[in-house]
Amino acid sequence: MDVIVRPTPVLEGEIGALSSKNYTTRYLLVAALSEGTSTIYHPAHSEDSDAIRRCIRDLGAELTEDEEKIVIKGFGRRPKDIKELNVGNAGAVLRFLMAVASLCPEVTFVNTYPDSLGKRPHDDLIDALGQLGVEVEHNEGRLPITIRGGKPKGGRITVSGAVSSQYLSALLFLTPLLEEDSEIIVLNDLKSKVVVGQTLEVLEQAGIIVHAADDYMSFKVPGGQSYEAKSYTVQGDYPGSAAVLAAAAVTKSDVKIHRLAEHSRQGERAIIDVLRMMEAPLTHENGTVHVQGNGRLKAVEFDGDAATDAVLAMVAAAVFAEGTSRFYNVENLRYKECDRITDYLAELSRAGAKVEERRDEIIVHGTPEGVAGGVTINAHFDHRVIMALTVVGLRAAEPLLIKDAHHVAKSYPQYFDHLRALGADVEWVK
Ligand SMILES: O=C(O)C1=C[C@@H](OP(=O)(O)O)[C@@H](O)[C@H](O)C1
Ligand SMILES: C=C(OP(=O)(O)O)C(=O)O
Repeated sequence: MDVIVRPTPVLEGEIGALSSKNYTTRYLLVAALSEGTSTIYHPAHSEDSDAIRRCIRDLGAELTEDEEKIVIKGFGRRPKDIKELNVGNAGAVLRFLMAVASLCPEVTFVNTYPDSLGKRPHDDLIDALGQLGVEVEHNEGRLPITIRGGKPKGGRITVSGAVSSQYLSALLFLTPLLEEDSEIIVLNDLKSKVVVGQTLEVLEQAGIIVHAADDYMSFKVPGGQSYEAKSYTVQGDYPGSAAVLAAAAVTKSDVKIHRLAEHSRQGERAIIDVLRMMEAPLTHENGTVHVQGNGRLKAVEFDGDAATDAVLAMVAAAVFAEGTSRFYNVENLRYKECDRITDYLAELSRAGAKVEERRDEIIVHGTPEGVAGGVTINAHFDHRVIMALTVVGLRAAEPLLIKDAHHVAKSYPQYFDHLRALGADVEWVK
C-alpha cells in the first residue's frame, strides 16, 4: 500500500500518544521470563509488538488479551523446546530473544525480511553468547541464525556497544537467570546508552538486581534470580510522537498530544527540547505537549545518539528551518531498518531538501520557502523514513507518493489516521 501526502498548511486537534514500543517489548519479555502471571496495561499494538507476542507464545507463555491489557503466564527459565522463531522485522525482539533462546536446545531465527532485518549485523551479540558457551550458527553475523544453548554459563562477558545497545540489553535480561554470577564489560563505546536505562528500569520493576556502573560500561549481575510476576502500565511513545510533533512544528498548527510523561526515561523526549531550541512555540504540562506552530523554525545542532529513534523526525523539521542544522554522533542510524543516513537522505534529496551526509552526521541546509516534492519516495522498509517523509510532504509544493507506506505498521499503524484526525491531507492508495 502506498500513501499520497498532499501539501497541508494547517494542523489542528488532539490525539493520545501511541503506547511505547520499547516498554511494550520489555514488559512482555520480563512477564514471559517470570513463572507467575503478569498483567500489562495499554501495550502497543503494532507489527513489532505482534512479533514478540507470537514468539513468547511459541516459547511457552500463555497470553490472554482484551482491549486494555494482556495477561501473561510466563515460562520462567524453562522456555519450550521449539525449533523456529519468526521475529518479523523487529530488531530489539530478535536480539533479546537470541539471548533467551540460549536456554533452549536449538532454535532457528528465520529471515523473513531479507532486505531490512536480514541485512542488520548481530556479530557482537553472537560473540558474547559464544562466551557463555552457546553455539551460534549464522550467515556472516546475519539471519538466519541458529542458537544451540541449553545451559549457558555466566562469568566474565565482554560485549561491544559500538553498533547497538540491544546486545547489552539482551545479556542483561538473560544473565539474572543463569546459575553463576555474571560480570558484563562493555567494550569500545556504548551507542543508544539511554535505552539501557529503560532496560534497567524494567529489570528493577521485575524484581531483578543488577549493579550498574554509572557510565553503564560494566555490570555485576547476581545469578540464580527469578523474575517476579507484576502489573505494568506502558507509557506513551516518544519516537512515534516525535514525527507528529515535527509535523505540527512545520505547519501552522494547534495540536495537542496527550500521554507523554515529562519524566520519562525515553531519550526521544528530547524532541521537545530540540523543537524548543528551533523556537517552535510549545508547552509540555501534565503529560500533554501543545504545539502552536507558525511554521517558522531556526536551525539546530544536536547529539542524535541521545534520541536515536527521533532523529529522522528532527531532521524533517530542520528541512524547513532557517540556517544549517547538524545532527552528529549518529553513525548507528546506518544499522537500522535501512541505512538511515544514506537511504534517508537520498529520499529527502529526491523530495527537494538540501542535505549532506558524513559517516556519522546529517547536515541539513534549511529551506524555509519549502521543497518541490512531486516525486515518488522509496520507504526502504523503514517506518521512521515513512513518518519523516510524510512530515516533509506536508510542506512540499507538490504531493509526495510514499511507496509501501504500510511498513509504518512496524511501530505506528495508526500514524496516518492520527495525522488525518489533525487535518493532514494523506490518503492510502493501492
Ligand atoms: O533496546 C531497544 O528496544 C531499542 C534500542 C535502540 O536500538 P540501538 O541500540 O540499536 O540504537 C532503538 O533504536 C530501537 O528502536 C529500540
Ligand atoms: C530501530 C528500530 O527498531 P528495532 O531496532 O527494534 O528494529 C526503531 O524502532 O526505529
